[in-house]
Amino acid sequence: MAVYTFLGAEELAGLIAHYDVGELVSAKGIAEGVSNSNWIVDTAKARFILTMYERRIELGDLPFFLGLLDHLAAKKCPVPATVHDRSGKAYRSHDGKAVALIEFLPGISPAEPTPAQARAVGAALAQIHIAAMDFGRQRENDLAPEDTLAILEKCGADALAKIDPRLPRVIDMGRNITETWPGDLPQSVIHSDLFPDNVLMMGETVSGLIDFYFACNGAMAYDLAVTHAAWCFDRTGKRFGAAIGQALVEGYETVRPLEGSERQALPILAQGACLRFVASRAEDWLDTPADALVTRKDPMDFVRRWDFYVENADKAFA
Ligand SMILES: Nc1ncnc2c1ncn2[C@@H]1O[C@H](COP(=O)(O)OP(=O)(O)O)[C@@H](O)[C@H]1O
Ligand SMILES: N[C@@H](CCOP(=O)(O)O)C(=O)O
Repeated sequence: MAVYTFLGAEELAGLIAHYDVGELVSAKGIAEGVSNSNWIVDTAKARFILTMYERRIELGDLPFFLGLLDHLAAKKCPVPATVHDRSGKAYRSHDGKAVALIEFLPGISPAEPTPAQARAVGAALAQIHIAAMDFGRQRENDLAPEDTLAILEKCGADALAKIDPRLPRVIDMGRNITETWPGDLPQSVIHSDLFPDNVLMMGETVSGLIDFYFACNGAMAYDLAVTHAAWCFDRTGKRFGAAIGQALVEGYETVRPLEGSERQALPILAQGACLRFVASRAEDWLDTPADALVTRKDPMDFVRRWDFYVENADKAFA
């Protein structure tokens, strides 16, 4: 579930009246997502997404996230633009929480992506990397390998073992990664979380890249590695789809060819991506009561991917 806050009809209508989008016609909470509350809002003029920022997001980062959407949308990337209120603000405060109105994009997130879809996503990812190069704002990656290793160390081996007895060994695996992490790869603003559920597609065309709330400055090849880890396996990480991986990287290179150093770094970057998602999932798992209304994501899904990248560095990016 992802509606943490109840907003009554009159309250919603009052909120929407701050925008020049026509009168509120209907609003429906969206079940998908975990971090924010989202509603689909229809007005007399168009359809929008209303987002209320609930957890994880620092208010000070909103100008970066929402400004990035506007920057990329202006450059014709498939991302939703932010709707500014009548006074020009990208977000407002409502009852102590930040809210933003965002363009609604059509499409559905593929549950079992095809190589053709992966190719299109690779190309769209390269498109945003190039378009974001002259985005003026900066945001540091607070989930870099040393940060995510620190998350696992803070969880501690005993707590990790309670999630799954095979989990504590990732602490040592994470240390290996921080020691060998490549530091000088080409940079831009990166999405950092481009899972299939953050991509809207109409057939084989990308109609929307959404959920930029982990975006930051970083190595573009790392973003490609995150997307590879997110797209090229079945959900549990047990089965690797080589054709999807190949199509993803090929699609990326139709727009932005990789440098030799980036290509060479992909296997270790993919392991770093696994470290990042194992850590955030383990932390969330331990923080979320088993009976909470949010489905906990299993860190082991990314331990399996991680093992795959360690054992198949040659096959994973062939
Ligand atoms: N701009 C958009 N256009 C259409 N649907 C959207 C848009 N933004 C979000 N959604 C829908 O809302 C859901 C949750 O949004 P998301 O930003 O991923 O939330 P969370 O950050 O909580 O994971 C998405 O899965 C998608 O169905
Ligand atoms: N994609 C991450 C979790 C981030 O959640 P999101 O709903 O904000 O995309 C994972 O699968 O661990």
